[in-house]
Amino acid sequence: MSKAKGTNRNQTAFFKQLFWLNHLRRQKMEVEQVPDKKGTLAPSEVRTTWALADASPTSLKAPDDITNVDTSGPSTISIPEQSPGPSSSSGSYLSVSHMVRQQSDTTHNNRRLVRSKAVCDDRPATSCNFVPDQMPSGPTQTKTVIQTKNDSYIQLNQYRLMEEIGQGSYGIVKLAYNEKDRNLYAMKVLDKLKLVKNFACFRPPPARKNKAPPSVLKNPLQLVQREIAILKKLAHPNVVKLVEVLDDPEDNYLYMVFEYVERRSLLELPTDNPLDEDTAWKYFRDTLKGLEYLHYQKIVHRDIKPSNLLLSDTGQVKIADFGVSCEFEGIDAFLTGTAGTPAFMAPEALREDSSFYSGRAQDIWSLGITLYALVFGQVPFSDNYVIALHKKIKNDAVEFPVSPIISDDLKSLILSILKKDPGLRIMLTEIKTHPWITRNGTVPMLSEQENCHLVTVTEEEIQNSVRVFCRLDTLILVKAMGHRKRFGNPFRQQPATSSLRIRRTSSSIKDPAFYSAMSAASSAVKPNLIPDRPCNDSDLEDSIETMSIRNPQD
Ligand SMILES: Nc1ncnc2c1ncn2[C@@H]1O[C@H](COP(=O)(O)OP(=O)(O)OP(=O)(O)O)[C@@H](O)[C@H]1O
Repeated sequence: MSKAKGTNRNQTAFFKQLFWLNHLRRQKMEVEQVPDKKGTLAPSEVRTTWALADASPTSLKAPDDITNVDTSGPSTISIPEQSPGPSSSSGSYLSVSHMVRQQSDTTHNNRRLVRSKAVCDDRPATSCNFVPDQMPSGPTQTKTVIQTKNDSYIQLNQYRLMEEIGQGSYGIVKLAYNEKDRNLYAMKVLDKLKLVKNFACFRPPPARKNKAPPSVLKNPLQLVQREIAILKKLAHPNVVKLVEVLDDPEDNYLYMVFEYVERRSLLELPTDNPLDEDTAWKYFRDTLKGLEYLHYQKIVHRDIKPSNLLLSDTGQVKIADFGVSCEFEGIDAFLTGTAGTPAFMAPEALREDSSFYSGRAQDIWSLGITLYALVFGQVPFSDNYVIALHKKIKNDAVEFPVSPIISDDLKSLILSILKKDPGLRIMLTEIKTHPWITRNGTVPMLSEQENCHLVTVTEEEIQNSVRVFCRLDTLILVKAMGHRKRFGNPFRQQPATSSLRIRRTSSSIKDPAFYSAMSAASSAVKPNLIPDRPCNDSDLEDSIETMSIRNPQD
């Protein structure tokens, strides 16, 4: 019996190997070698001088909470000085916190003090919606940035800059208040000159015989442009949304405006307070959905880790930071070189022979390290020296700390993800059906179809649909049908014992019962509407606005 099981396992492994190999052969080999931007990380001492005290999560929710207004808010945009820092080349010394690329160690304290005059000045008497729920379908590209200063804040076009909320390798992230829609956004401020200057620190590796051809290194500015191009395509509840890019050729800075994800990073590593298994389960499922969507959109993230998973106020995880991501053609990205965070890199990415490895399998490995880190508060492989770390990742077995105690199902999932051989590693579709993920089949995940085929409606499509359906009742009916993915009349009253005859008599959309059911079902129909009259433009706009197509996961 166990022999049969073993043979079975070997066969599966063989077919997986074959699967990856086949792809390697079939694909047009697209070499993607990205300089390890982590190599430019400033040492932690430099970074901590930039650390800003943080606010408690509750203080981030609403402007009404802002009681202490400090008018000494930021008056200049300050970008941290970044030294080239330790490179990830052989033997360089890295602190453990660099290995897992900590965010600056910001502790919750007095961010609310710096927060804002900017908001309060503009605060309407009643409400101020901080959750950008009406995102445009794609980010706006703005070529002119008008900067104005007043006593308490800097303003860039409609955005009032507030306190710093994070730091990345290439710039800082500031909270920004949009006076047009009165929402908060996270604005990544990048110094273009510094990006290009830092590029001088990168040296392309020398060409080696019989090895994968060295690719053209992209400079950091190009990497940012690629990040923008990738983000433009994405619209998923578990992926952070890029709303606008301010890139004035006259301005030394480039600004990327993202939806503001209130609770920010899921976890900072290492921590003595990891997540309990239930919470990790919820967040991990969200991350899986986001990653499935990315792979479906032919994007490998390459830097999945807890600090790149942001947590919204509603407890939804959003994948962020596409700085080293890349798009691929065909069914997988075939990568060489290292990019991403050392402790999260897959063993195959660390091979010395520069051979190609699968981008999807790399993301899955990082997902496994992330899952481990969520429940244990630390990564399974760590070392102060890059070479030693690489060795551990490649050779050491995964060990589980004595505490906290985790379930056997979770252990089995972690072990199947952290298989050194990418051919034996569990695949995303298999993770989705793993007993720990589905709680033994009782909580299945959405199918790829449901998760990835999200309905997106462009302005143009809305306009066109308005022209096609000139009657309000027809429009509403068709929209409702589309929403339910059924052709039947969703507003028809169906008694439990409905016969064909009853159905026929109530099938007319002019049936008064239809309208009463409809108005109960949807607030889109104004009470004083006369449904039978041809509708005018404003009726249609109202109905579309309030009946916006919802994401099935919301
Ligand atoms: N949309 C957002 N909403 C809220 N906070 C954010 C948002 N984007 C980034 N942050 C905060 O800013 C920090 C820095 O983000 P950023 O993406 O610039 O860099 P990073 O992921 O830390 O590093 P790197 O760019 O070096 O990979 C994040 O860790 C997070 O705390």
